[in-house]
Amino acid sequence: MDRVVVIATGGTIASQPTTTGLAASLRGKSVVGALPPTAGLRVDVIDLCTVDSSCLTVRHQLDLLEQVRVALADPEVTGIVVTHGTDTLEESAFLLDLHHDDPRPVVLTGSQLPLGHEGSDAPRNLSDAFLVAQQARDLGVLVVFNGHVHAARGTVKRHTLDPHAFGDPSREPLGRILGGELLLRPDVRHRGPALPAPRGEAPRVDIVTHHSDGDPVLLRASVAAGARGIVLVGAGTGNATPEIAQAVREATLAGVVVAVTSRCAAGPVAPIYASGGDLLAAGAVPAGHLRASQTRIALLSALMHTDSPERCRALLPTLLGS
Ligand SMILES: NC(=O)C[C@H](N)C(=O)O
Repeated sequence: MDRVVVIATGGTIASQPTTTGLAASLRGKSVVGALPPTAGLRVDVIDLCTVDSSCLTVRHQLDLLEQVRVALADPEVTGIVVTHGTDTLEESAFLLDLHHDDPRPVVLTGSQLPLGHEGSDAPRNLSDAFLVAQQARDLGVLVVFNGHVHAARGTVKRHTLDPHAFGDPSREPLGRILGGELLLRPDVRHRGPALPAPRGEAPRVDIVTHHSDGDPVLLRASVAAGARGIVLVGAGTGNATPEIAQAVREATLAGVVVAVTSRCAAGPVAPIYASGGDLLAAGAVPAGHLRASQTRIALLSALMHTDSPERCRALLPTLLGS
């Protein structure tokens, strides 16, 4: 018999109406109980938290990582399903993926409409997630949503409301679920790095976005607030002003690791303009194809892996895939 462990964290899939809007309130058993039992499948449910994912903290995410590690320590477990709010799902998924070293999958899913709401996408997403948790192997951490299977790396929430909410703006999905069948692209394999379980307190890692007329005030404020890492969201190919490049240089000299990504929806950081090259010359690490939310997770993971800014900077390209 297959055995899937569900780790419930909240999100719309666990939400009910309140006077000010939807709020996560259902426990994992009620979420999973919305599906009819599947023959030959045992489901165990762990309630990690019941929050809207916009309110998730790094502590929740590290607890999730630990729960996954504990669940996978049981060889009888076939796979894991994490029910999660969509707002920050891409962050938790990538944190898990950067530490995942097991052929069995961890599948994150959620919904855009609550369970019980007319036309809710929750039942389908959940049953698809179970199917993938039972069948996928060597694919790392996956996001299953609206009939599509996505690699955690690179996948972001692309639409605030549409049920087709997730995708990698630079890559095709790994596969689809059609008529209850998992159809994967041939030759897809998880090749990400697997960091050891992080220890200790998570450092502060901020995201600062550049825009026209932008100045280095927020970047310097982040350093002053004690950030050990900063994700600079540059314009276009990863560009900003000479004043910001100067602030990046100062931050780097102060031992803060800066990574630079782009405000654009898709495409890599590419230092083809001096306004981007200056940032790299000042010490910033280019984030490849990753967007700000996952660049921050890579930076956070690297900083939890080593205390040394130099070693962190050397490790980052592997984690970023750049
Ligand atoms: N669709 C959702 O799950 C959105 C919700 N705000 C959450 O992230 O928890």
